[in-house]
Amino acid sequence: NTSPHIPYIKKCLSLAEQSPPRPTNFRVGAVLLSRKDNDPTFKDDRILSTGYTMELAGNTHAEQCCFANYAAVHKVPDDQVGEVLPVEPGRKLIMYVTMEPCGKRLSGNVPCVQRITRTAEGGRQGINKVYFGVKEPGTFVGESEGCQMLTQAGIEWEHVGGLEREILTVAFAGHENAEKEVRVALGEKETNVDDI
Ligand SMILES: Nc1nc(=O)c(N)c(NC[C@H](O)[C@H](O)[C@H](O)COP(=O)(O)O)[nH]1
Ligand SMILES: [Zn+2]
Repeated sequence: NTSPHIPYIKKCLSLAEQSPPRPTNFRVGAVLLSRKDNDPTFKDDRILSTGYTMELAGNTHAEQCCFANYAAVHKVPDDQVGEVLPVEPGRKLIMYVTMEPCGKRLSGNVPCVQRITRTAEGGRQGINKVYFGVKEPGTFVGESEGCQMLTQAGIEWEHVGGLEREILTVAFAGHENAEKEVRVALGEKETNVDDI
């Protein structure tokens, strides 16, 4: 009996596989949906948008594309996506991502945690919870802060285990020594430096 979140993480993984491999980021997939409260089988879920890394022009992240795609359909600029996300009593906005949303980006672009928290501005419900399949590996920003930043913003998050190897293999595909980076990321705690 697998967790009911697994099919959504798998959907995000198939999105991530469409991302062009690059050594300078991770290939990630994201799904935004509306979920009815107290609906344990998720049968009333409504998919609102999807996105994957570099789906849209420029150095774009999966979560960023997911929001931008929704904003485009509703004819508002990306930074006003919060205005057009549905606010429905008895339903919550949920995001699934293969990887923990970024709290910092080497490029200096707006991190996805900030894009997520902004959806709750102006007294709107915004994103209620984020589910992800792996924590961000230390490759670019060291110890990831996405989760703490979500907590600080009052947004729940949960790691859905079970697909780490698949998610990391896709994420690292464009990197120089991808297999080694996956092994390190999987065993991050046990692997000591001189093994890398
Ligand atoms: N959650 C997440 N979704 C993505 O689509 C993606 N590419 C990353 N990647 C996180 C990583 O920390 C950044 O990719 C590097 O920090 C480089 O920063 P840029 O991507 O160039 O802004 N993380
Ligand atoms: Zn990001």
